[in-house]
Amino acid sequence: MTEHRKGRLLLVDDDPSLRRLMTIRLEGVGHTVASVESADRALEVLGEFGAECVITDLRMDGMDGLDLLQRLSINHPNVPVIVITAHGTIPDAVSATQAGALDFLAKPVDKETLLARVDQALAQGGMPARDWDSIWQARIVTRSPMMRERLAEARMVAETDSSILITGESGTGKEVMARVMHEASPRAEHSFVALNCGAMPEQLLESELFGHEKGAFTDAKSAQPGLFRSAEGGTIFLDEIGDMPIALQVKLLRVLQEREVRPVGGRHSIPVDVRVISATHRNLDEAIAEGAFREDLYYRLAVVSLALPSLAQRPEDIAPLVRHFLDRLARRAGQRPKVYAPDAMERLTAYTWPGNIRQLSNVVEHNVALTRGPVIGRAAVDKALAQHGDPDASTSSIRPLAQARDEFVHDYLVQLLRITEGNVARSARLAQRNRTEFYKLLNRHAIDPAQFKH
Ligand SMILES: Nc1ncnc2c1ncn2[C@@H]1O[C@H](COP(=O)(O)OP(=O)(O)OP(=O)(O)O)[C@@H](O)[C@H]1O
Repeated sequence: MTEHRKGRLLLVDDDPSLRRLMTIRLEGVGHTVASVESADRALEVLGEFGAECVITDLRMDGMDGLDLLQRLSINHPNVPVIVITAHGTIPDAVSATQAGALDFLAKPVDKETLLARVDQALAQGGMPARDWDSIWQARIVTRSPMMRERLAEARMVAETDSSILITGESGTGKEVMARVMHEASPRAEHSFVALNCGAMPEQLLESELFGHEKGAFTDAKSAQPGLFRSAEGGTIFLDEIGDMPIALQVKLLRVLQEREVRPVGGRHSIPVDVRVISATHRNLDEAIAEGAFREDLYYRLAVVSLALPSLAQRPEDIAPLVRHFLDRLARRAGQRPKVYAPDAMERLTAYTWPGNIRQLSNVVEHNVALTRGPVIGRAAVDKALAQHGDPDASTSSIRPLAQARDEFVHDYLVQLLRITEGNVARSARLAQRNRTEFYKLLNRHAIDPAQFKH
């Protein structure tokens, strides 16, 4: 028998005897099954249960299987859905497939077919939820639904070799996400090598990336393999890719196309097997329009793009992150964790965190270092914020143009979606943008239109 993956399956059917029978069959081969009687109930339990595949009847009282499919394709696009119906007609199959069903089964469902289709669906859905959860939870603290969505997307592609571009403001956790994806990939046994492409001059960057031969330039006393070759079999993380000099972008594009590098001063190219994850806080669309970033390289790097929300977009993460940093600092110092006074905590949670999680971590560290007692007060927070870049604390409320524009666009999109109750087509029309462009905008601002639906 071929090895099959055991998954967490959500079964939706209004016929209790069928649910019982299918549960027995699926549990019999090791899957964990939650079974519910309606589409509404399915939507309630799906996230909490951590379903990796949904198997649903098409005809049910209340919300039917098609409506459920539509809701799932918006809110949980990565969970594969298998549709079952007693009325296995062609039109049903067509509409179910159009609504995003991965597969379609007619009743009575044959046991072997059911198990085979579930195996296929799970194989498509990326790595098992439990392994994935333990990998990301070791590095990322979050309770934000937006972050959960990003993590679900990351899980789908972590195991592949696709190039990923992670976007998001500085300090939102782009590098952490890249590491998580590496650890969840078959490349985890090999190196994860990170380089900040904005931090060095062009020639140095080239030799860092691609290596150099002995004597290639004045300081080249010995040959160096470069980071691409050091990451052989693993992952290279190119941070601030938007700042890479244009001449080097051409060379990087060639490396990605040919899958080989030529060291500076070298005569031969050397094959490399490396997965590339890159990141930027810059708006690459603008950089492309300005001629500062090559469009062909962009498409190579952003086979999949992942937009991380800013901390201001997920204020529910502030308190758990604060506790996480307090615990971590206490562990390091071998002391009991300090706590924030209620008004100090209020100040932290109400603040907008332009420097995101890195700034939050700095502020907590500052507070812990300078507070003698077990409780950190409000005044200490104000002081730390003033020192760690608080635009409110320094009388000026002027933000950089790019930030102000971003905030405006974000608020504008939210307002549009409120008016149209999450209808993307209508919103795009009102904004006089085409749908693809509008979806891109929503993605960049990490806005989920489903949140505006009633
Ligand atoms: N969700 C999170 N939970 C716990 N720690 C986090 C989380 N996100 C980020 N951090 C921590 O915050 C700091 C900044 O994260 P990271 O370096 O990944 O951000 P970045 O987006 O890559 O920043 P930059 O764009 O400036 O390079 C790191 O110390 C990281 O460990």
